[in-house]
Amino acid sequence: MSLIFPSSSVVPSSCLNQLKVYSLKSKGSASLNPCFPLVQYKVPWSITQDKYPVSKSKPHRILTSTARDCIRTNNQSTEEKDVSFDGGDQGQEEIEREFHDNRDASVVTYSEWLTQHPSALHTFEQMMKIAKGKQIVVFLDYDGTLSPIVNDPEKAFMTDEMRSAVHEVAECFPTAIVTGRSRDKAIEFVKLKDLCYAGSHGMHISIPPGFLKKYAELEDQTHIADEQGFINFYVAKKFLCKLKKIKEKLQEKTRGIKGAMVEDNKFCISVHFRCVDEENVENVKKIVDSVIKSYPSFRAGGGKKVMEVRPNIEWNKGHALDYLLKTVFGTRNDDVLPLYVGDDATDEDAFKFIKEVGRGFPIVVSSTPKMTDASFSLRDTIEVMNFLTKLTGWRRISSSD
Ligand SMILES: O=P(O)(O)OC[C@H]1O[C@H](O[C@H]2O[C@H](CO)[C@@H](O)[C@H](O)[C@H]2O)[C@H](O)[C@@H](O)[C@@H]1O
Repeated sequence: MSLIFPSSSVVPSSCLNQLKVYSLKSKGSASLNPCFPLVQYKVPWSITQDKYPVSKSKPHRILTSTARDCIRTNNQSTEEKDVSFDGGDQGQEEIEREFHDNRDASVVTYSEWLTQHPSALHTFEQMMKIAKGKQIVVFLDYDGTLSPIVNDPEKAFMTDEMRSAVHEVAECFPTAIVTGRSRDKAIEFVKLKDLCYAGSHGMHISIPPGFLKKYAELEDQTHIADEQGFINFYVAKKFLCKLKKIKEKLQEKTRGIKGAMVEDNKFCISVHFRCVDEENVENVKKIVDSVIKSYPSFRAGGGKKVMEVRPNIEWNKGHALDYLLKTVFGTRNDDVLPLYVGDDATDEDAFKFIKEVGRGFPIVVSSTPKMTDASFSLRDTIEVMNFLTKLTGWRRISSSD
């Protein structure tokens, strides 16, 4: 039996922990037949049914996919069986470690991947050649980009060095933080007022009034700043009431699961399972699925050891970039180059947007090969900081030319 993975199902390997196979008809070994070559990273995988191995191959191709919704067998049936990749609840780090331990001639190594997604530090000069005489607009994701991933989301602090690098960037370029966190939480962590914030995956956009004078050509200048000093744009206010109910249900149902944590991001809710025992991770996911079943106007998506519930509207980080460029940073000008740095699945929407615009610099933060729409890469938050510092240095030199 072969499993067909439609190309639309391909997402970064960070989603592996959600991998589930639908409609496995028999227990025989499944020969995987990926129809999208880019998903083929050779790493160990196995399929299990009711915890018993159905097929195991080490090393073999691992298929990166949001398989929950879209992996189908040939007959396109969607009936779900209790079958999952053994990567299912395996830690991302673990998978990545195995990935590195299983290199052979056909393994996509980090250095091979780098040829497709060159380091933004190493290609800096070429990038800046393109940018010369143009206006770079900087968009920065928060978790995993400005602050390292840690177990406790409340403690994902950025360093003072990073803060000062971001501050300097914001002095040189129009800058926005684009994050899944609530706008307020993002401000609390970043502690900078001279930039825009797009919180809740872009559903709450805050602009310092100074920006409107500096960059925008908004017809409507009558907006009033909030208590934090920002002018706000909301796209999902009408969902707040239901989100509150969903949050309460999620809190109540996950209360008994050690390590599970529900985070209120105002226009979306994160259910964290980074600290949940492996055998309970599936329960957390099932709880999220069962709660949103009663709320068809909401959907759940995945990130790094997190399930995120959000309104089922067509709005993502890419739309936030579009909005900011149109209303604040003046995208009507072809000389505006969006530069986006991010590490997670939701950042892919921003990368896609930049690709569609056809100009700019989508930069993924990753220390391992992964599927991405980004054109450039940085290894980790340290490299992000070095890149930002380089960027401001370049700007200062080039404007004194
Ligand atoms: O868009 P982002 O700024 O990248 O936010 C995405 C989610 O990031 C946070 O969760 C992630 O970071 C945590 C702290 O390092 C980590 O514990 C968690 O496992 C990660 O998924 C944040 O807590 C979520 O609410 C954001 O949606």
